[in-house]
Amino acid sequence: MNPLPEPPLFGPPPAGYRRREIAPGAVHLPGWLTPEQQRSLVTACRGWATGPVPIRHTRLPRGGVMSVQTVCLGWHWKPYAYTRTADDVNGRPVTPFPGWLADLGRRAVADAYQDEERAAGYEPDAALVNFYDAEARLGMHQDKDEKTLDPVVSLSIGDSCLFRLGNTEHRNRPWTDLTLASGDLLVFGGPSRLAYHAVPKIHPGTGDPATGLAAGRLNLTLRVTGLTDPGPGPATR
Ligand SMILES: O=C(O)CCC(=O)C(=O)O
Ligand SMILES: [Fe+2]
Repeated sequence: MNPLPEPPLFGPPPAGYRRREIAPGAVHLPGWLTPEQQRSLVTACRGWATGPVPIRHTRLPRGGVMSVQTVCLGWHWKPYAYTRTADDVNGRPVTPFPGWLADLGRRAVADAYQDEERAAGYEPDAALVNFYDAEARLGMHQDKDEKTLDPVVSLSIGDSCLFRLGNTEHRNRPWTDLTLASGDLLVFGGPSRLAYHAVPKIHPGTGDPATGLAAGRLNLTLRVTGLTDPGPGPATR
């Protein structure tokens, strides 16, 4: 089932949206998602959160549990690999990656880089949908479990957060702090694709309940895994 209205809801972004290059290859477009798109995405995320693989706090291999809650589309991310089934949750196949979300990702790349050709070749096949309550945090990390260096498209809805974009070498300074608010798009690719990044703080009460999210923050990151399913194997008779 496709819980989202089809285009024209996913038409052009609000007129006069701004672009700001945070670092080479990292572009922030505040308010890129219209209020309608934000509402539609919240509705879609509610559906995905119920399963077949329910949203959960990811367990880390060393025993920790992430404060962020995550549900995946296309490929299931379990630290630190992608699989088609959620073997650390309930073993069920991951929710398919919807075509309309890939279309939205291509529009995001087009607008961030002002490059239609680059956007046309962008084929995201995995998304991590993260929910942050007021206390949730995400530590400095790289998105490096993908086999390609295609850009990551990040969409934020609900409460604002402090987002920290670091360097590609290590978790420490230099970094750039910015606020990601509801409707913001951030694309990080090119020289920033493997930059460390973090969400050190959520700003509770800053979201507009009209999005359908009364509290907390949603973030979707679209990625190109570069993975393919294993074939059926040698024919048997
Ligand atoms: O919530 C965010 O803005 C970033 C999420 C993130 O870095 C991730 O899911 O890998
Ligand atoms: Fe990340």
